[in-house]
Amino acid sequence: MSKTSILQYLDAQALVDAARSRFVEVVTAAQAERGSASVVLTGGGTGIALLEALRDDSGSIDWGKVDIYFGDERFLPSGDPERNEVQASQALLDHVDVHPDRVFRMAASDGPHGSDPEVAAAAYAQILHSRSEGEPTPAFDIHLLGMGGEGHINSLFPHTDAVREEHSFVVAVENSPKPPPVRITLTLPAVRRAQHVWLLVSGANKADAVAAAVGGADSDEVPSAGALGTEATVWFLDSGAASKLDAV
Ligand SMILES: O=C(O)[C@H](O)[C@@H](O)[C@H](O)[C@H](O)COP(=O)(O)O
Repeated sequence: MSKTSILQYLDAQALVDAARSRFVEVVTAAQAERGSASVVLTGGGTGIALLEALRDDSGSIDWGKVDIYFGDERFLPSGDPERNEVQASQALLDHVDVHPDRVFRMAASDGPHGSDPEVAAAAYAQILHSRSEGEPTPAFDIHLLGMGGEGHINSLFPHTDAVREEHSFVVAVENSPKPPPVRITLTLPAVRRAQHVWLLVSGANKADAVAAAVGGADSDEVPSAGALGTEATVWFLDSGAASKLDAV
C-alpha cells in the first residue's frame, strides 16, 4: 500500500520550491539507477510554476534522459497558448536540453489525428504502450498533478465517465466544466501507474476538496482522492489549501 504524505508550506512559492528540490532528487536517483527517468507534467498555475522553478534550478538532471509525458491537454490547434504543452515549453522545455524524441505531446486538434479527440486519445494510449515493454504505460517516476476547487485532476471531473473509467488509460473529454471544453486526459488507472503521485495545491478555495480527498472521499465525487502512487502519494499544500485539515 503506497504511503500518503501531507506537506504544508507557508505559501505557493515555498510549496513550489519544496517540490522542485524533491523532483530533482527523484529524477536524479532514477537516472543514477537506470540511466533515465519518466515524468508526467500537469497544466494549471501551480504545475507550470514548478516547471519555471526547474528551469531556473534543475540541479544535476540530465534532461536529455528524461521521458516527458502530459497528464492532460486542451484539444486546440497546435501553438494555441492555452495548450499545456505550449505553456510547459515556454516554462521549461524550450530552456533545457530535452531530447525531442523523448517529449510526448498529446495531439493538437489540427494535428496528424485530425479533429476527433477520441482518435487522438487512442493515439496517445498507443504511444504509452509502445514505451513500456508490454505494459499499458510506463511506470512513471513522477506524475505531477494540480487540483481544481472541486477536486478535479488532469481533465478528470466529478461524476463523469472519464473519472469512472477503469480500463482505458487515455480518454477524450468533450464537456469539461473548466474551459476549453474538449480535452484529452490520462485516467485514474494511468495516474496509478506512477511510482510517485504529487498533488501541488495552493489556495483556500481548494481546502474543502483537499480535506475531502485526504479524508477518504470517493473519487467519483472528488477525483483527486483516486490519485495514488504505487510507492508514494504526496500532497504539497500551502497554508490556504491545508486550512480545513484537522489539526494534527
Ligand atoms: O489542463 C488543466 O487545466 C490542468 O491539468 C488542471 O487539472 C489543473 O492542474 C487544475 O485545474 C489546477 O489548476 P491551478 O493550479 O491553476 O488551480
